[in-house]
Amino acid sequence: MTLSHLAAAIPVTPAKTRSVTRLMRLLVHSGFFAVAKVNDGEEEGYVLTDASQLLLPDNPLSVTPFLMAMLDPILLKPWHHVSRWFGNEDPTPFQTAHGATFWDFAGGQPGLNGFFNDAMASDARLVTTVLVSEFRGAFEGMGSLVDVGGGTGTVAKAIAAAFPELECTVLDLPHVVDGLQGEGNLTFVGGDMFVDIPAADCVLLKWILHDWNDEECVKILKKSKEAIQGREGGKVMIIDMKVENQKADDESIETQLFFDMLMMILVTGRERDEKEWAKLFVAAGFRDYKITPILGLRSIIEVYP
Ligand SMILES: C[S@@+](CC[C@H](N)C(=O)[O-])C[C@H]1O[C@@H](n2cnc3c(N)ncnc32)[C@H](O)[C@@H]1O
Repeated sequence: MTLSHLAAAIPVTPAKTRSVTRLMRLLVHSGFFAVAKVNDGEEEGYVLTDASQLLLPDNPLSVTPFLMAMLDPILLKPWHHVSRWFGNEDPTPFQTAHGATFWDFAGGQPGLNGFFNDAMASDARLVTTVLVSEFRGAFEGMGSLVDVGGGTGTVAKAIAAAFPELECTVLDLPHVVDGLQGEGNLTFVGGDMFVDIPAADCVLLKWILHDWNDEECVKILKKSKEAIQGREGGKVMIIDMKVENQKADDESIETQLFFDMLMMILVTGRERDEKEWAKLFVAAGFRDYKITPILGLRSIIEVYP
């Protein structure tokens, strides 16, 4: 795409052409576009990079809903309240900005509930591609799975389709699963994971524990342990970040630190390193765990009672 193509796609007045060039200079520097020869090498233009491919709305693995959610004014407002929050007793800057926890506020705001669930679904599509291809072995021999905090069911639907013998349940808050219909081997249940998790051979916790502080995580893990109690080969499968303390490149460290801040700003959680994960498992009474890295910074952690 040359600058004239860009100008044809987006209305740009002649006076703003230089501003577009300045913007593109930044986007090239930050890796969202690259400069290359286009039109059979006759002109110089802009081409998409791996990062910008993931932002195309028609890319099935597009992460645009996640990005747009993080840039929504409701989620940006708490960042402006960090200094007030440092001096008060609120659990999160989100609470200082909006007067409620993230989950309670989302329950009363269909707009936020909708775009947040879409954001989660976009990440879930990305992770699911790995889960049902490279990680198939982890589900073999299992008769049932409950996806705790499974949102609108993107992960569970893909697992249910890939493993027709596996009975899959999505547990999430009533305002998230209201009106969602399961079919075949997929069921939706409204409830509270701190109160009860339906019994299953495998409890899946994807992007759940990083939302909560250590005490809350131990409660969720204990409820998960109850759910798999007495099941032959029963396990808890966590998909979350494992922070690397050393050897990570600068961009990975920056991403981890930003995700950790996001958890501090919106919810009571944090990103954890292996020692911090292990401490939670011991506190909840688990015997062993195995960590498998996926998609760069994420890991699948299988935890055994
Ligand atoms: C960060 S999202 C992750 C969604 C999904 N697992 C994924 O990765 O795409 C956290 C989910 O936990 C759910 N949740 C929060 N509190 C809950 C509770 N007490 N019981 C059940 N689900 C809860 C939220 O509604 C939300 O869908």
